[in-house]
Amino acid sequence: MLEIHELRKVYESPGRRVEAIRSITLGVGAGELVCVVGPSGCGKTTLLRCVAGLLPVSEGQVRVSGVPVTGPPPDMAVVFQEYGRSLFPWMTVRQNVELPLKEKRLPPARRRELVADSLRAVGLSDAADAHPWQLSGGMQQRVAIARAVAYEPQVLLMDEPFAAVDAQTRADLEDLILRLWRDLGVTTLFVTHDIDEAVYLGQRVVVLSSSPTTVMEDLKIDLPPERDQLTTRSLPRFGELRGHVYRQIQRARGER
Ligand SMILES: Nc1ncnc2c1ncn2[C@@H]1O[C@H](COP(=O)(O)OP(=O)(O)OP(=O)(O)O)[C@@H](O)[C@H]1O
Repeated sequence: MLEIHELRKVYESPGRRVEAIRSITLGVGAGELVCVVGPSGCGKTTLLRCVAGLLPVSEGQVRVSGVPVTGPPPDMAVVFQEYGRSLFPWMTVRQNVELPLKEKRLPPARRRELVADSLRAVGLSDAADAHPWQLSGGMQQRVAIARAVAYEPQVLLMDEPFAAVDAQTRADLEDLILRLWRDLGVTTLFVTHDIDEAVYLGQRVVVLSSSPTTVMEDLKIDLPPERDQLTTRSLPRFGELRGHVYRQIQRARGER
């Protein structure tokens, strides 16, 4: 579904040249949930922005369903960390979720149905007429997730979406993502700096090296498919996997 082939990204500006990504080759199968982790500043956001068609690549290619990405693909949705900046404050929750559906030119009845379904899925039916600034951070991020889900994307990209919320909300949002992912079968690439989160959510965890980045390891997460915050996180295998990823990231930092 998603193919990243020898992607290289160099930021060039007068007097400054930063090679953020040296070479990344990575595939995500239809319906897979893959997490990407790496040391701070290694190029995770750069990778996601290139995949989303928001940044031009310097070399290599990204394809969605075989079609090269040259700008934001129509069947992709992105959830960013800064929910405060990704929602329009002058619009209600309902209007925020509906906006991309209008751009997709869906008929009003279908738009209403998708908005209602997605707000129900994230537990925000009662907040449809509120404005984002009237909601807590966790609720705002759920609006951003509802907007992405309502769009019915083939590919969902998430860039540290829970970094700015408290631990309890974060656990709830992680479970929400797992539930939506299972229900909808959407292909998901999830960038996080949180090793536990990556192991808890992912079917695979891709560990990136320090910048200029390459793939250090593509690790299959052989935990039972049904995940639960208490049971899964207390499995000995969970501890082994998180320890392994932690050591890989330490190694990556050491090689800087
Ligand atoms: N617009 C830009 N112009 C020049 N260099 C940039 C730009 N954006 C990012 N970089 C550089 O590219 C490298 C990767 O940055 P990026 O933000 O992708 O990393 P990250 O892994 O997402 O970071 P963090 O873990 O802190 O979120 C860094 O060296 C950064 O300074």
